[in-house]
Amino acid sequence: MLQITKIFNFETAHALHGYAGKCRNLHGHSYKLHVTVSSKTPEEGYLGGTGILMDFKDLKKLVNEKVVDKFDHRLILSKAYLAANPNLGELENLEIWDMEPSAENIILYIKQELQGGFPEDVELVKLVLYETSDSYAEWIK
Ligand SMILES: Nc1nc2c(c(=O)[nH]1)N=C([C@H](O)[C@H](O)COP(=O)(O)OP(=O)(O)OP(=O)(O)O)CN2
Ligand SMILES: [Zn+2]
Repeated sequence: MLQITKIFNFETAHALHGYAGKCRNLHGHSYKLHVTVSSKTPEEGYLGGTGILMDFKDLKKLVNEKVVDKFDHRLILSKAYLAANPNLGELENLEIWDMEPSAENIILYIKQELQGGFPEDVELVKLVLYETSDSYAEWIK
């Protein structure tokens, strides 16, 4: 299968409510996101026209609008975390989620944000989200 990938970076703070370890406290990550798309039409030896599956520039614009701009320099906390720490509720860069902002839940959120936003013949097939240099979540269609 032919596919293309673009890599994005964003800085986001979070905490995991109920986590039995240091990640229950507020902290941040330099997230690295790999977004991979494929053509719905099987390729036949070569791509006609301009020879591109989807313009990297268009992929960049879409992911920046739908994901990076929403996460970069934001603080994500669950309703459960805020119920236990109500003093944080007034912060201007706070995003409040129903679920805990684990790498797993962030990647599922990103999948939902991106799916449906691609040109008709293009589909999202893989996301990889690095939370640290050696910890990542992966979604594969
Ligand atoms: N399955 C998951 N486990 C953990 C998540 C997560 O989102 N999904 N998140 C955390 C923490 O938020 C944070 O990412 C710490 O992760 P970790 O890989 O443990 O980070 P470090 O490498 O910096 O930790 P060391 O103590 O230095 O090993 C925890 N788990
Ligand atoms: Zn973390």
